[in-house]
Amino acid sequence: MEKQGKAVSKDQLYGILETRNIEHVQFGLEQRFPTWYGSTAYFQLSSRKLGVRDPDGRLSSRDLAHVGNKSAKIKVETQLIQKSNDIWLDTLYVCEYCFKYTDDASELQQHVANCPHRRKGLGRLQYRSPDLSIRKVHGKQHTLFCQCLCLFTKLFLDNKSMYFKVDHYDFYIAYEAQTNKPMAFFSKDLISYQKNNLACILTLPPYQRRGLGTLLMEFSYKLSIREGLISGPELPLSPFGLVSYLKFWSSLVCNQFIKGNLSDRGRVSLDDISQATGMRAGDILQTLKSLKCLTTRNEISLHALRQWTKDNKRHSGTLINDDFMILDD
Ligand SMILES: CC(=O)SCCNC(=O)CCNC(=O)[C@H](O)C(C)(C)COP(=O)(O)OP(=O)(O)OC[C@H]1O[C@@H](n2cnc3c(N)ncnc32)[C@H](O)[C@@H]1OP(=O)(O)O
Repeated sequence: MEKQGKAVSKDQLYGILETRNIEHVQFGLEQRFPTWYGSTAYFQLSSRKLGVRDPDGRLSSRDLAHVGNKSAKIKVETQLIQKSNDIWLDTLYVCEYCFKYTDDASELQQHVANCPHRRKGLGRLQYRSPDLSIRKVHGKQHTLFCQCLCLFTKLFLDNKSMYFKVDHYDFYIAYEAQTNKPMAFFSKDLISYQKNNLACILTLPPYQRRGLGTLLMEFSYKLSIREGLISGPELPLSPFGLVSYLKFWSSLVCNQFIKGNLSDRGRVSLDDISQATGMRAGDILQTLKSLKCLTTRNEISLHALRQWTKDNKRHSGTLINDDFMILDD
């Protein structure tokens, strides 16, 4: 499996590419799906071969290995998949436990059988429900794992540009309880001047639209509220980030007005809403606009909030159960 070396060029650090350059990801032995965005960061730019130089300066690339296609199991939003003739690699083989990668199918097979991450997830347990656990992994301590996770994320997030400098980030990873497979994660910048509660979030394609993104967003607010912060995610949000956050923020706001601390108030200020939800003023305003609940006299129409709750029953409750929280520090 490829290892990330320390001697990487600035171009490779950013990895931005207009079009997709890897066609598919073979994720573990079972899952295969198309990428959404391109990334140069997996490659040596001069040869377009997989791999960066290892710390001793040795190249760790291999010739492209093609294997028989398994039918794609995952349906991804097709509008996101740009058509491109400039494919550098047909299939990137990625370990679904540790995110190490190769262009050789047999190498992945050998690796998965022995991957040490199969038995136990990294980091400290923060949350454990019958279905999933959330573990906190320090970028500084588990550098290679976090770098590989960030490289993988770039294939599904256009404006992502942090892969190698993971020292100042914590990664909160949601693992499936039965299989111990990572399903989703968010990163948190430990020296965020804006005091963001989340830097980047990804639900791995096979696990999307099951509520995991919402669950992690809720968890990130639990953490920032516990720190006494009014907070929110790093901006700008991606299109999917925006649609998911607006759903989540709408449920936070509606719940507070309908059955929470704001339900018996005649007048509320933005600050009151911030205190009740843990949300920043800008995010609250954006949410109120998207809920179309502001009247011309700048009053909030409770009718509009009740209607939203009725139309979005699936989003009216909380997903994190406080009894399952195991926060350490
Ligand atoms: C600060 C930042 O990091 S911004 C970057 C955000 N990350 C990305 O864009 C990476 C790629 N995208 C993803 O990983 C995922 O789409 C995420 C993390 C944004 C959402 O994760 P998911 O686990 O799929 O979210 P979840 O299942 O909780 O969906 C919540 C709601 O968001 C909306 N939503 C999420 N994905 C979609 C989609 N593909 N199409 C339309 N609506 C969507 C829906 O309203 C959904 O609720 P519903 O399923 O009841 O209709």
